[in-house]
Amino acid sequence: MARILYGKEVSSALWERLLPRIDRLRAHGVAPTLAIVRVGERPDDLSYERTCARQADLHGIAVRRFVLPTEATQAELEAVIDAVNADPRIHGCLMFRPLPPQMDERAVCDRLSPAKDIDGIGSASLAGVFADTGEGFPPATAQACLETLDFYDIPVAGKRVVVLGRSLVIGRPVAMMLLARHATVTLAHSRTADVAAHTREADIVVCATGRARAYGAEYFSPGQTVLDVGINFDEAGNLCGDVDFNAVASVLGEDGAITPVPRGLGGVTTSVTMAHVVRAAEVALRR
Ligand SMILES: Nc1nc(=O)c2c([nH]1)NC[C@@H]1CN(c3ccc(C(=O)N[C@@H](CCC(=O)O)C(=O)O)cc3)C=[N+]21
Repeated sequence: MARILYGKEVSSALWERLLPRIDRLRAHGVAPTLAIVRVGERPDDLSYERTCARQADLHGIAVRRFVLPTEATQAELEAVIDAVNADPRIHGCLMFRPLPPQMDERAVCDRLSPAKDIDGIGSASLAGVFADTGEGFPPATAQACLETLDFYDIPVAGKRVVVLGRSLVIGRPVAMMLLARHATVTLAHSRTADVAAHTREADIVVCATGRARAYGAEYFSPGQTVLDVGINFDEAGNLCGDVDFNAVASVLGEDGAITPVPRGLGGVTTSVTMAHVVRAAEVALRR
């Protein structure tokens, strides 16, 4: 049985460093504030929103929700983004993706002020990740993967990493961030031939395809580290990852490690998001 990498311990360490900074902001009369923009009622969005609201409440970060119906128009969503941009009491904005198909997602993402783009959805933040300039904010989920590896002392430099999935929300940015940390990165996707031949040879596998329990024992080998980014709901409505946890945890063996879903990377993603809000509030205070 592999070591289980729970998110809670990673988050607690992040919060510990964050709390004095939140106190300092509050002492200056600033309540660090996150705007959550949601279109529709996707279950993965609602799961994230619940975790954000709970964590923010516990730690003195304010949350303001902006909710639109699934059939909202692009103009209506743009009006919400404009209001968020214009409000000096809002420091960061988390807009859930994907957006419904009638929206031009790139245009909406690029409309958000880069200073408030705490989930790295805009082109300016993505450019920072690709060029490794440290500008803007990296997507929280991608950073959560690195925070988790670092917390559990799992080395990245020189290691073979396979990332499953090439989305702009996670696959591509996490690949670039791992590359910046000197990993040898392979991006595998729906058109990759013999995915398992790639994953079985890796030291670290990041699963980010959004396919419920799609990756079973045949994809993995003993001693690997598996980061399961998937937030899926099975037919029974239970939250599950991209990995078939029980089968894979036993293949990985005692030298292997795996993040569970729930109680894995989701909580780390949330605390990274809050850390970005605090940083955005600090920058706003200095201006
Ligand atoms: N721009 C954007 N960035 C995202 O990072 C993003 C997104 N859009 N759209 C939705 C998905 C989904 N997602 C989750 C993150 C944490 C939990 C999480 O913490 N879940 C708890 C369970 C909490 C519950 O369901 O009650 C856990 O895994 O333990 C869930 C879902 C981020 N996403």
